[in-house]
Amino acid sequence: MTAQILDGKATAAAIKADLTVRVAALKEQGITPGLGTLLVGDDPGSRWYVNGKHRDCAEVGMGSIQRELPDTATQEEIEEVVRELNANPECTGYIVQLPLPKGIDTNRVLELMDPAKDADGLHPTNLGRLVLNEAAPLPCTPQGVVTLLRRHGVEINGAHVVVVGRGVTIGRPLPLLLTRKSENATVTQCHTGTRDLSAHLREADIIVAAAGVPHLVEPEDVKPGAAVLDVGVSRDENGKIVGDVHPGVREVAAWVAPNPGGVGPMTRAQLLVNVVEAAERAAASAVSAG
Ligand SMILES: Nc1nc(=O)c2c([nH]1)NC[C@@H]1CN(c3ccc(C(=O)N[C@@H](CCC(=O)O)C(=O)O)cc3)C=[N+]21
Repeated sequence: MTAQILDGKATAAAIKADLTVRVAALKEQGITPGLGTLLVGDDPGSRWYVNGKHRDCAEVGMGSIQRELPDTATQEEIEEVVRELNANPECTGYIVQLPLPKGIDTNRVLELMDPAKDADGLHPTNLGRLVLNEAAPLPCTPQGVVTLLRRHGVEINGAHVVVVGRGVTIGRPLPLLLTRKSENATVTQCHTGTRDLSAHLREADIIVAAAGVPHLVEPEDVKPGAAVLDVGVSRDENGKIVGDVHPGVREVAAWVAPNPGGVGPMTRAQLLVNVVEAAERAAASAVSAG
């Protein structure tokens, strides 16, 4: 038996179709959600990603605001653009594309962002709200994982999820999402300090591999019938994406989120969701204050 595909491309398209309707409704109330991006330097991968964001915005009817600085930009110049985006009424949410050039204090830049405009859900205030179960923009890739599972009917409630990785964008926030009462999973977090990774993986109903180690998860690590989501991005000598999950896993698992075509498109869709939801929150509070 070959695993069924957790199809991130199709799911992201369905989310964007839903957002198109919500954006149109906001526009009727006189609000046009607009996504801003700040790209520092000219890394081709980062540029490709940022351009994709602006295409997504056009697709759902959102505005988009593009800011760029050379890789020689100073801390002060970057912070100046952040202040401008905070004040810009056309920009209702934005991201600072990471990584920033060497020598820049990234956390200082991110803390300067208006948390109400944080499209990534990674501002310290919003990560705090997640811990406190308060409404906030959610970290895009972790919430993309949850949505991808839900939309394919994979049972999260009561499942044992093994998350491999402890990075700030995925590994650290994902267990916070999965252990909310609304998801109700039991989570084991593994990382480079884990003694017997295979033993943990073999217990998992759901594996989320976000370590950035090519083919870290092998077929013999996977319980038959498990769901395996590949979030790792490494590149081979030809620049082709190599995920954290060995292709042979497809013969053991019941569900596989491939890479590309799995969680990546969900990350982009969630970015749009965050901007639209922030605009909807602002609209609702304007009505109740009105
Ligand atoms: N502030 C900030 N927020 C981010 O969310 C952020 C960031 N910085 N820096 C870089 C990473 C990377 N990232 C990706 C998202 C989607 C795809 C994606 O849609 N990938 C497609 C195509 C991949 C390909 O063919 O190259 C797929 O997986 O199918 C890829 C990469 C977001 N990041």
